[in-house]
Amino acid sequence: MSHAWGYGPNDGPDHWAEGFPIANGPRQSPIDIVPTQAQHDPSLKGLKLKYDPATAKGILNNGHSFQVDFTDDDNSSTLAGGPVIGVYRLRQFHFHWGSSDDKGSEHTIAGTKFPCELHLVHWNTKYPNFGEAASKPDGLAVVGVFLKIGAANPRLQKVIDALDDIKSKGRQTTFANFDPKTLLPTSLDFWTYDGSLTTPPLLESVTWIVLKDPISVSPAQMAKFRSLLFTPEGESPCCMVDNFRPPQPLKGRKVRASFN
Ligand SMILES: N/C(=N\S(N)(=O)=O)N1CCCC1
Ligand SMILES: [Zn+2]
Repeated sequence: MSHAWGYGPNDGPDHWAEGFPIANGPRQSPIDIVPTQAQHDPSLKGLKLKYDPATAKGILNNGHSFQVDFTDDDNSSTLAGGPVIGVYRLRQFHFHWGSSDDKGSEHTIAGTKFPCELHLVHWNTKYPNFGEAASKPDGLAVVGVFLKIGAANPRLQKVIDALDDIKSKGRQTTFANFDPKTLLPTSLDFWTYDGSLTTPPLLESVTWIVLKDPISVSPAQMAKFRSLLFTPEGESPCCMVDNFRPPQPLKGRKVRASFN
């Protein structure tokens, strides 16, 4: 049975529960983060991010977003500390964005939407591989970073310059020597909560680590994101925009803050 999903009126987030009943589960993502309701947890450690640029492998239009993939056969690029126990390996990063600057992020801050959100996906090395980890409640850790409209961000430019080569679904190209740490804001202050993948299969295996501070992106850079296509070559083109899931019910979950 096909579980084809997307972000359109007939296959978008409102339909995902038809193929993925966990969509109505107890720990779904994203959520609206309400800072005044988050509890500062002084026991939270600082995030320890160690990324080796040599692990960057390729960039792919997967028909839902684009992702930069990393070799994850050793602990060259890892996340530790913060809310997680143990060592998590970087697998890929990708983005979600809107058709206009007033929407696009998946997480929101007291109802405020950002035009774009970056996700760096890591898996717990206590499990043998990403696929196994993705099915465990402590299997994945995703760092979320908001992008807000401002000056052009030179650290995004290498990613943006690669987009011309992956315009259509299924297109991929090499993407080497890139340090995703350059995409992060100066402060690594974060909110954290237990959640899920924000796309099917919506597995409830993600420890979310959402950074408080955004990075900048210019209108012209956002236009480049919006020039990508959901559709493969040869099909009538459909611009890749509004590839975000809206916030999901908190269902009693606590959001912790690493800062006061
Ligand atoms: N939905 C996802 N990541 S996300 N948006 O929850 O960070 N993924 C699906 C397969 C690999 C990552
Ligand atoms: Zn994502």
